[in-house]
Amino acid sequence: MATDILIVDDEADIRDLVAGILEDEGHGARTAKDSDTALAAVEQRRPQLIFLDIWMQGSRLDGLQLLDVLKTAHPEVPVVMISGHGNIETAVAAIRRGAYDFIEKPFKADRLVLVADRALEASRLKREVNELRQISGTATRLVGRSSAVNQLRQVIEKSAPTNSRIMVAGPPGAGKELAARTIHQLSTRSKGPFVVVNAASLTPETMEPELFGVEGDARTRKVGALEEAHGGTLFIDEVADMPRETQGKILRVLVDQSFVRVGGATKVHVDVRIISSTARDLAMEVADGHFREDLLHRLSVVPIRVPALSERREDIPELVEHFQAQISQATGLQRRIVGDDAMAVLQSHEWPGNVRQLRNNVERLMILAGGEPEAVISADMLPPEIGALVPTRPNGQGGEHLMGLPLREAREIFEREYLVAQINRFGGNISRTAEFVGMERSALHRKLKSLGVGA
Ligand SMILES: Nc1ncnc2c1ncn2[C@@H]1O[C@H](COP(=O)(O)OP(=O)(O)OP(=O)(O)O)[C@@H](O)[C@H]1O
Repeated sequence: MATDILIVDDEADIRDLVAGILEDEGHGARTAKDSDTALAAVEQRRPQLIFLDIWMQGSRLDGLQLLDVLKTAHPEVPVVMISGHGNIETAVAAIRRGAYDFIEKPFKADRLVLVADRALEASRLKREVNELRQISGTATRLVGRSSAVNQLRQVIEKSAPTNSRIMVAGPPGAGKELAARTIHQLSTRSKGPFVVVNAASLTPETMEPELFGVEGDARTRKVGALEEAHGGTLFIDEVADMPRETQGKILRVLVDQSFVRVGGATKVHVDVRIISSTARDLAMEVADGHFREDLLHRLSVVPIRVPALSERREDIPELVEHFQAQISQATGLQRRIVGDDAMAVLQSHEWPGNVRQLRNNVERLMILAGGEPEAVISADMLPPEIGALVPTRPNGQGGEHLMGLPLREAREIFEREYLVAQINRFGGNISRTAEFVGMERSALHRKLKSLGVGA
């Protein structure tokens, strides 16, 4: 994807010169001769960088006034001023008003290219920092060595470099967004933005302004997620929650890569790869008439499934380590040793909230372990609901994971989950657990040992 750079100058020679130099470097360049044409060009599509002449003859707004308008409406787009010989002071004033840098006429091609590259790099870094802030605490590394995660990794690696639209399915908190981010990072668009829209958190009224943006004056104008994602990836989380009317509009975007802002009339062309996610069965949503079948086909060119944490329990110790390192770095909390008993409970729990729930529990355990340098996390520090078989099941019934297993194996798993749940219920107190389940304390110990639960 070529970068989109706008050059605003009243002199045709300068416009062509700057555009030519930038195009030779592989950038895309558009030009405008005055403030109104420039604003129209920005309206049509937001560029990634603007070169702006300070003095423009026959322009409604001069360079500095236009800079103010641009910085109010699109503060994230870097602006480099083109200054005539002798108005360095104005150029410096422009920097104080938000310009990124300036070049002085007559300029050398090298200097122009250098400034453009620096401005683009600075804005990319700024965007990355913002993204990292937004997702602070989320990893961008897919942890796990289970065959389920290895398979996922393979599909991601194969599909990332293509431009295909991808549908990531999987239960809540299992890592769908992380999978989408990984795809973006491994794609040719990795230098472009990764923009997230969560359809579940938006109402039908807020959804379209969020996606398509709003046409208006400098105060009411809003850049939508599609435009924001130009040159990069748009991740639509919980796509099944998108109202049917918006589904039709998105379908049109997919067909001709353009859309119209809310309250606007002109078409905005964008180059965006769409990755969507769903925790629901979309085929069912289609059958129920909630989701358009044609849209599903177009969004799901490559379907990817992220497994539930309970399908890859062997990854839990590594995930716990990974989250401890991450949390410790972000908060300064000390890393802890997780005792075998606690790890056994963590590995046998169902985790309806999947990896996110595990991460939250690791954080909680690190806090609870307190300031003791030697503190080891033991099973009795786990919250009562961890390990409890029945109440944590989303449908309140449980036991589905035992279906299809031979009786002996199912009984063993069930006993382990049941006993761990009871131990947790009694805060790790073995005597009270033994009393409750009707066993001698020593018999319970032996039983737990035979089930591989350290107690
Ligand atoms: N394999 C993994 N390795 C490391 N971290 C992971 C992994 N899977 C998930 N996570 C972390 O777990 C948390 C939840 O993941 P994510 O937000 O990607 O899930 P999701 O399926 O998109 O959730 P939701 O259904 O709520 O949208 C994040 O902090 C993410 O970084």
